[in-house]
Amino acid sequence: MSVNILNGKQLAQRLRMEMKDEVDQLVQDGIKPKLTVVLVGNNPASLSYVKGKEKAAKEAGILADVIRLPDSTSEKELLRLIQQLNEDDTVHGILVQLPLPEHIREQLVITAISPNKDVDGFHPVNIGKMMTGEDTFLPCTPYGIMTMLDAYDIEIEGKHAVVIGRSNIVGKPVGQLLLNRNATVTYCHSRTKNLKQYTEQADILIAAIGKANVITKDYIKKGAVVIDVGINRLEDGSLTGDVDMEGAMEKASHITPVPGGVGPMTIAMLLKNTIDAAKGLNRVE
Ligand SMILES: Nc1nc(=O)c2c([nH]1)NC[C@@H]1CN(c3ccc(C(=O)N[C@@H](CCC(=O)O)C(=O)O)cc3)C=[N+]21
Repeated sequence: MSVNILNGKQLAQRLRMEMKDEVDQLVQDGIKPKLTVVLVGNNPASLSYVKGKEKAAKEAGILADVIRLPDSTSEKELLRLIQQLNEDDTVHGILVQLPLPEHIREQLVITAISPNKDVDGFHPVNIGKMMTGEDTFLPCTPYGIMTMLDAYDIEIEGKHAVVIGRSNIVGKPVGQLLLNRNATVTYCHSRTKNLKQYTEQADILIAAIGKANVITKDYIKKGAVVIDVGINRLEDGSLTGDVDMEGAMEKASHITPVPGGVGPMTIAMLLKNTIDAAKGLNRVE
């Protein structure tokens, strides 16, 4: 049987069109969804991601305001800006682009964002709600992965999901969401010994490592669903995932491409969270 390519780009495009109708309805009701993105410094990858978010938001009829601050911005100044945005009723979603410069404590900044406007789903309150399985803003990449699995009718319950990577923004939350859906979840990471012995048992393999093409076909069980979260830029400027796609296609039943897989879904889910925030969903306090 041949492999199915999970087309995140196409699915994200469809979702954005559906969201546009929802936004038009909200606007008729007098609510214009607005996302404010805060970008500190000029990390070239961040600049390019933020452009993508801005464009996608505008296409869906969502206001996207990008506040660009210099590298020299102090932690205090950033916290003050977040406080202002928290109090600004025209702003429904706040996203502080990561990574932040080293002199700023990321966790402090994330926690300063109102959980009601935390469209990244990174605030401890929202992480807690995710863990207990309540409705809340889910982190966009894990949410995008789950949406893609569902859109392609991939069964999760009872499957062995192996997550490689334990970042707060991808690895940890995607494992939790899979667990919430009754998968058996194994986490692997940079200190895991004999990675292959775990990955070759995976019905669903999530690669969120950040190293180009390290997951070769020997790591993959025949018939596995392979989700490649890696976005690695090669010297020639091209993008590639953590999975050696060509080899993996010989073993996998389903696989996400890079680009055009998880990345576009991440942005679509950011827009979904922003619309939900504008509707007043997931509020606490
Ligand atoms: N507070 C915060 N929230 C984030 O969600 C966040 C962040 N910080 N920091 C950086 C990462 C990375 N990220 C991506 C989103 C979309 C693509 C994406 O659309 N990728 C395209 C290719 C884009 C290209 O060509 O460069 C694709 O995979 O097809 C990539 C990366 C969000 N992040």
